[in-house]
Amino acid sequence: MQTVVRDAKSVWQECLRIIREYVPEQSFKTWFEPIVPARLVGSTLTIQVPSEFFYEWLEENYVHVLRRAIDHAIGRQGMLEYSVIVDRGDDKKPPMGYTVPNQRPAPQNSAPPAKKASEPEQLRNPFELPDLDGLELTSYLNPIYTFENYVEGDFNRLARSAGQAVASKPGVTSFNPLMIYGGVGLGKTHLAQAIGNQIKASNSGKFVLFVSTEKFMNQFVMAVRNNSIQNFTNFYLQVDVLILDDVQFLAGKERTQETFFHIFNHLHQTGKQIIMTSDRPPKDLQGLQDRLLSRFKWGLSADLQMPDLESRIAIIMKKLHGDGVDIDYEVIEYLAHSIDTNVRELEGVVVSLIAQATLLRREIDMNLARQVLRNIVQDSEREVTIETIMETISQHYRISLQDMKGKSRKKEIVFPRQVAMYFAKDYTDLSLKSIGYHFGGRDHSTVIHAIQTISELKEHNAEVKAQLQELQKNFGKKS
Ligand SMILES: Nc1ncnc2c1ncn2[C@@H]1O[C@H](COP(=O)(O)OP(=O)(O)OP(=O)(O)O)[C@@H](O)[C@H]1O
Repeated sequence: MQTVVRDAKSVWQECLRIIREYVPEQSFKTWFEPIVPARLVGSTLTIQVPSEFFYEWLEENYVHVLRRAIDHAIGRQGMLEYSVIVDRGDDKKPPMGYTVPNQRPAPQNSAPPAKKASEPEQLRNPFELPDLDGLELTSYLNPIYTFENYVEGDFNRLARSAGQAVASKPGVTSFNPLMIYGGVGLGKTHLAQAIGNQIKASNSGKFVLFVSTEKFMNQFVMAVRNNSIQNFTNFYLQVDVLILDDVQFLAGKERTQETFFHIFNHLHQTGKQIIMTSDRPPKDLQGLQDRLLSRFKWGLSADLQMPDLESRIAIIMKKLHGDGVDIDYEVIEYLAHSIDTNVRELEGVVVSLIAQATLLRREIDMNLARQVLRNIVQDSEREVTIETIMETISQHYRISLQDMKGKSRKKEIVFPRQVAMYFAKDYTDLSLKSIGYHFGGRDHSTVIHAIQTISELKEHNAEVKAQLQELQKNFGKKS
């Protein structure tokens, strides 16, 4: 097919022309511009890529595009070879890979990025990102979260045991990545931190990094702004154990996901441990790219449930014990029966109870416990409670509270009900389940649907947006 004698450069130019049609601008810049055409021998084009990782990335993500480009520029007999510039300075030719589409690259056995594990301080903020809040990147771990003070029960047994396995053999078990998921305040962060702390305690040389997804995203945005994405990525590639908290926030953030995917692959392939937390299981993580989700499933996903009564009792006792306080079992049982939202609230009540007893110089007994629980309800009423929201919204739309909680599916009832659910989610800490409960025992998926419906209307319907803004004035600033 090729009658004209051509050189590597012109063939590669032709390839790039095709590739450009299929690949977003940014990816093109990142992954194709650095490639140097090395030689063309017969129908085989050799391209030089900056690293083995780079080669793997191309193989994994752009194999079809490359095949198409080669078909076009050389013909179906065309072959592509890579020449990898490795740190040692010599060339390495991995086997032709693009003829095996979707093949997962073999674990990398060439030198991973240079890192001296025994000198974690050298790893601090190697990229000059202004968003580090003066914190050392190595110390996002909070030593108060340990396995010792993490109560085990049926509600968290799998996650806790998997966490312990990972903590004793990071990167070695098949729980990589380990995904811990569950509702608000159920102990995801505590468990993820406990794993990190234990690894740190037994492997002081390991670079364990706990970072919230929000922080990760902010750092990424800064890196984009400062033109230092490579530094940002390089920094994360040095981590031995990466703990990313609340990955659901990656939803819809395409570029951050792309970079995280890159980091994830590299860490995973080099036997580094990845731990993530999320407020929902991977299958429900909408807005995350399929290729990320499929990788999340490589390891283990373990959920945390609402603790059962016995576990709530154990958590209260642990908390009291930690604070050196001893109270009647009757009171503990009463508290465990009264609070069934999440562990954070349970702890909050215990803390208030101890504080009250100290302030009033009183014994902790049933009376004080009742009083504290009442006060907590009153306190929160001064803020925004689900009741105030439901009342305000029903008055505004002139429907009764019974209708708000009732079964009617009439539009004039459903809409205010959905608005109230939307504000309840926004202004209270209640779980979706509890919100559903207050609206006549509805399912949490109904609440999600309501929130989504109203959020979408807010985006696209100016009238609804104005109504929501008006209503919001009743609730003031969010706490
Ligand atoms: N099993 C447990 N034993 C003892 N304390 C726990 C347990 N689970 C959670 N806690 C405590 O409850 C509080 C809330 O836990 P944590 O912050 O880990 O929840 P979370 O699931 O990460 O919440 P969010 O979804 O809001 O991020 C923390 O103070 C934590 O120490």
